Amino acid sequence: MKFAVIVFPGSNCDRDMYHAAKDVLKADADLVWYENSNLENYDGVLLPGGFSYGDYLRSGAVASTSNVMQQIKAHAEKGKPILGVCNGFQILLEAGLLPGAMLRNKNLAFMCHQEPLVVANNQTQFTTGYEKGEIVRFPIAHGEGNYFCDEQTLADLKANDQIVFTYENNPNGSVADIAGITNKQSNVLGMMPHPERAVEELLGSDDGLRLFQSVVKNWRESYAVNR
Ligand SMILES: NC(=O)CC[C@H](N)C(=O)O
Repeated sequence: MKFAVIVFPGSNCDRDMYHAAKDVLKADADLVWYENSNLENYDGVLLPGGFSYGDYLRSGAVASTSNVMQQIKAHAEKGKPILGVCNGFQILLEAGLLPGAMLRNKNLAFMCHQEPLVVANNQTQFTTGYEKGEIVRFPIAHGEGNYFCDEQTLADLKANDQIVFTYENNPNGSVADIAGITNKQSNVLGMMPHPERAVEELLGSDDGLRLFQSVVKNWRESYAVNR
């Protein structure tokens, strides 16, 4: 399985994502500069965190209009796994691949620390390696992680089991404690906490590794079955 880690001007978690995929998970992975990207030969797309275009207008807004997003949308429609972390999640929201929007954290401060999360749905290709209701520890590092959506959208997210991670102690004011959601087809996951920064005990937690392992395991199984 081969991953593309998309790099925008201002991405700053791209190396962490690449390290998690390549060195720890031992999958094939490339850092792919957004401008000269051809994603045809990639099975999965990883949108890393950072401050793409300096968070100009709104975080993720400028990157979401870039040409590479058309290819990412096509991948999403084909059912390929797309993971957006932090700024990657913000870009997916701005691109309309996921519903809702991000507001500034309720305390208006940038927060950077480890948070306990609840695995709310372990039936996605990203989370089969976890138990439902399991508490996992991932770092957060954001100023705009206060997830917001209207009541109808929230009802839809709940009805379709699209809420994948929730915060145990909601640090940023997110609606329904939401830390991560998928699209309806559950092949696009956006989350504010950083699984790629929790892949080795040395980093304070290795709870994030199972997320990447789940993607590879499920991809291999479906690839083997579909061949
Ligand atoms: N680590 C990140 O991706 C930061 C996300 C974003 N630009 C924010 O501060 O809200």
